[in-house]
Amino acid sequence: MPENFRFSPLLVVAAVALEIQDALTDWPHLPRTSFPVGEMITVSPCIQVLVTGVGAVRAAAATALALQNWPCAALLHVGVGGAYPASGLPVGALVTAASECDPQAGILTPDGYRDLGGLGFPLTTAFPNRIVFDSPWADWVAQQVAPAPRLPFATVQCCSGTNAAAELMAFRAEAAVENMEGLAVAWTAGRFGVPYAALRTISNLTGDRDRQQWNLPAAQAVLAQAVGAILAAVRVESGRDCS
Ligand SMILES: O=C(O)c1cccc(C(=O)CC[C@H]2O[C@@H](n3cnc4c(=O)[nH]cnc43)[C@H](O)[C@@H]2O)c1
Repeated sequence: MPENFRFSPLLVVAAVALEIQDALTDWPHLPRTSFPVGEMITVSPCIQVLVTGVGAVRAAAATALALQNWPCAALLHVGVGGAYPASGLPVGALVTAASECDPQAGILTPDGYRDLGGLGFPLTTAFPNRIVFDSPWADWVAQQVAPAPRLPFATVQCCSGTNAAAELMAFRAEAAVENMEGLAVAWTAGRFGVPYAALRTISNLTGDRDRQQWNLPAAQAVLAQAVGAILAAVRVESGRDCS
């Protein structure tokens, strides 16, 4: 890690409370179940938690408001996600995001789908509908949870509840993991100049809804342990004044 790299103050973002509450057992003063959407919860002077609500719109708005009110050095996005079957990821697997993609933005034409670049509004000059996470912060988070794989993620508004949708989204996004908030939070963080990293556990396989093999408790438990370890490391880096 570069000597001058700081990752606190840290904002930890989740879509719903159950994705973060079990990681906070080392801070017994915190509520265990009450994390109102959009309200910042102070974990320590250097760690705040934000629950955004589900979906890109809620997540972007809540994150923007939070970052405007609480400038921070890094953002950690945590949650559960669906694995595209071709990824081979099992339920309960821990993964970090190498990139985020929006495989539903663009236009459907008689000749097929065109992404944001094809529409004339690419997200960045490098990629039409993708953001790549290669900051020292994202590298550090990936190292903390190694050997968990660092994989391309896709953010959708409409989850892949059929095999055909799962195959199409995985193909378009060249992604392994599906979620509903990642690109929105990453984009917002980028606009505020805040480095972004994402950590998710697989709660289900995408595809035909009655075969999705959900195991939320298992995903929650793995996530809580990984996020707890990262927060403990941030606490150490922050020193006594920030614990
Ligand atoms: O009811 C269903 O069949 C169903 C299928 C997929 C996702 C959901 C959710 O309610 C997702 C809520 C939440 O969890 C993340 N998540 C988890 N698995 C997936 C997925 O397969 N595709 C997209 N998002 C997923 C998501 O980020 C939301 O925050 C219900």
